[in-house]
Amino acid sequence: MRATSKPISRLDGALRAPGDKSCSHRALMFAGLAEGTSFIEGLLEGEDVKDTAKAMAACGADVERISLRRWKVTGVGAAGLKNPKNILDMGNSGTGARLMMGLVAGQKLKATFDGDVSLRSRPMGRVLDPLAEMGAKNESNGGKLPLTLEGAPLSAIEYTPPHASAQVKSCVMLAGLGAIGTTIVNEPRKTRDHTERMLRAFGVTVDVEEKDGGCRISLEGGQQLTATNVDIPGDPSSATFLWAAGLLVQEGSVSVLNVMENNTRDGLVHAAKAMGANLNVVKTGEAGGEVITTITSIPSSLNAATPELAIVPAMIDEFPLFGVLAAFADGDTLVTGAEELRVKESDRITATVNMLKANGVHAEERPDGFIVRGCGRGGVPGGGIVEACHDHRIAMSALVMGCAAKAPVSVDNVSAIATSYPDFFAHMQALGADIEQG
Ligand SMILES: O=C(O)C1=C[C@@H](OP(=O)(O)O)[C@@H](O)[C@H](O)C1
Ligand SMILES: C=C(OP(=O)(O)O)C(=O)O
Repeated sequence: MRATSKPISRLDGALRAPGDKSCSHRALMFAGLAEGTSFIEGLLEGEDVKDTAKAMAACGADVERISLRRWKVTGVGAAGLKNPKNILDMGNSGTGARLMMGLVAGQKLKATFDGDVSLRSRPMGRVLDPLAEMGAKNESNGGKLPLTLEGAPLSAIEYTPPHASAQVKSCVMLAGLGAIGTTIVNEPRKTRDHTERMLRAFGVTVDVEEKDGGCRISLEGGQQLTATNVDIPGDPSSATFLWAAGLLVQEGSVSVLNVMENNTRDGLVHAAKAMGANLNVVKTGEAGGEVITTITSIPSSLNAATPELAIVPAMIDEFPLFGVLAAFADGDTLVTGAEELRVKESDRITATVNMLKANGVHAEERPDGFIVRGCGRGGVPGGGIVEACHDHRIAMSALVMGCAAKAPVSVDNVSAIATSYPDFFAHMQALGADIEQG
């Protein structure tokens, strides 16, 4: 379905961020593996997470939705997960697919994985290679889905992922849970650490040594998870769309409540502040072992500023939206060190540049990033139709751009937004955005 976002002068209001997608996947997987019953509060009920819930149920966990965002999971414990009878369809989700592969290998299962046209185009060799080194077998379509993975008694490895990727790290750690010996992952640049934190909440000992912006994670095989209740904190990536829209319009104030503060996820807050964004972050409590904040944005004039290489992993999902902020800034912005964007739900370097160009903004691709010539506050022409390319973040970024451009911005197909932020339209409309679907 198509959607169009029309220019508006003000956005106002305070909204609660939806549950974090990364934490929601992990909560379902770890609860499904654990001994006992876990209650999960605030689960993100997006399509990606629902696909993980189905996959865990297919592997023997008892997964039940009790009420809105409240789920009960009774794990398999010592009995272990079982081979799924049918193909595990992971939909649009790289996280769901790659983390489930770690579980399947570590639990010595045999399973076939598939996904939608976007997921079928994404590289799986990055997880199949370390899993093969540990002893798992696979047959794949040239390193892509559909593929069949077969676990075996695994041996622990010490692994340095060639890409900064929390999915690869997590996959190796989850396989390591079922391996003989101590699995070690060395990360030259630290990526999101939700697996480390949440495994500890389920009673697993995970050692982390941080050094020079990177870290070394070690985990002994054979540890059992024990059920625990999990409170999912709000998603900082989803929250960015609301507060960024609040920065770009002329008037008002937007507050996003319940936003997880984690230094592996807050790159865009730093990048926007470096551009002169009037953003106020206030700590309000804790949930699921994470600090919770309220982020308030006030309309701001932005100046172009290149994000430092060190913060790229902490804003890896935010580059399409960062491209929109750069379009409204004064001056040219260069993004480098972000080659991972090429293998997300779409090639996000090409898709971001095309989104901007379709709306009259000068932008160019670089192998590992892009350049945007800023139009200044209120200067983005708009008027274009953006191809979402099965990518929720491209679709949402384009609709945020439409709120503050000179002419409406349309998106050809917004169905992917339901994978990560099913309440996006309701939330934007509650703030005063003029977005029409259909
Ligand atoms: O582990 C996770 O939950 C995620 C890791 C990141 O992917 P990569 O590991 O491919 O960088 C991120 O882009 C994705 O949205 C969620
Ligand atoms: C890259 C993303 O997700 P995934 O890799 O799980 O599909 C994302 O949500 O931006």
